[in-house]
Amino acid sequence: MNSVIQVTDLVKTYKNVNAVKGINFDVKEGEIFGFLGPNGAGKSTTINMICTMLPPTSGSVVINGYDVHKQKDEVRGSIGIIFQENTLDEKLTANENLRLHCRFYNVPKEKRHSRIQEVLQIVDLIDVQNKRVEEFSGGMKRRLEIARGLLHYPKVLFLDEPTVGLDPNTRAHLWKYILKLKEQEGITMFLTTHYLDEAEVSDRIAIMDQGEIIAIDSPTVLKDELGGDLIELSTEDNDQAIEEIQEKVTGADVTVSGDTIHLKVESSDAFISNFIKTLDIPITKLNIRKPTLNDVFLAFTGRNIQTSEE
Ligand SMILES: Nc1ncnc2c1ncn2[C@@H]1O[C@H](COP(=O)(O)OP(=O)(O)OP(=O)(O)O)[C@@H](O)[C@H]1O
Repeated sequence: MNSVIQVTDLVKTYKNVNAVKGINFDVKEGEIFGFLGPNGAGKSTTINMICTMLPPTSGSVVINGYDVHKQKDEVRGSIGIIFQENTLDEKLTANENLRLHCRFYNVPKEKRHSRIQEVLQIVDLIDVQNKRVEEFSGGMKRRLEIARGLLHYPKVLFLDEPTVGLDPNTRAHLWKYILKLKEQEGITMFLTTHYLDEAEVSDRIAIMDQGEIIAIDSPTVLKDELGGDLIELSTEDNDQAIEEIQEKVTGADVTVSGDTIHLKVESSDAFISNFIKTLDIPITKLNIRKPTLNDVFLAFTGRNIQTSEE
């Protein structure tokens, strides 16, 4: 598969903050590429450099064969950006907002009407196109922003926290449209999110922390690399339980957080029945699960992505 974005040795240093410390990655044509990391990891700085909005301190970014530093206009013409903030004109109708954008992007006059109807169709807003945006729900506004981002047929769509602030139902609905776009239009998506379930949708994920990319692969591979199952348990006396585990149990990595003992094992099926028989201390809580992306982040950084996000 061809690369649509190539990032090489990209660095951004603000006065005394090394926000992005020489990162390298490729985004392949047609994939959903997720960018995941806690606040301050350097995600926005990276995206802003990729989208030509911020000059890098050093390094290069090439999108669709265009250099973001030397060929800004060509890059801008081949990408669509959906920002976190609502940037629609609320006093205008949906159709008027799209017309305005067509003018900004120099969509030829004779093509404007059909393009607008086409993108409204994709996000199911045809019937409300003559309503003012101020009457729209949060989800409808996001859909309209996506439609607007598609007007000039971008090769790559940047979605910065596309569902932030939306209720779970609307989030799920919006995702339906995003996935439809990938299927029908083959558009490459570059996504930042701090919702782990959304990051799971990505074909590949880059996990960023403190200005560096610490892992990059498909969600499945990242989780599989952690291996096996995770067992979480509490007992009537955790100190004694840990002593017993260390004495009698093999084949498990043991860590403790709060009142929970975590065991990482190759296969819980083979492990659990023997384990329960071995332990003398009564177990008060037991949970077995597969690794999540948060576990991946924890394994790389020693921190929870969710708690460092909040
Ligand atoms: N204009 C600026 N001047 C100085 N430091 C900055 C500037 N913008 C960002 N930083 C710093 O650079 C680092 C990376 O910030 P950035 O906004 O890229 O992170 P992020 O991963 O996008 O976080 P968030 O999820 O909160 O948007 C942080 O330490 C931040 O404080």
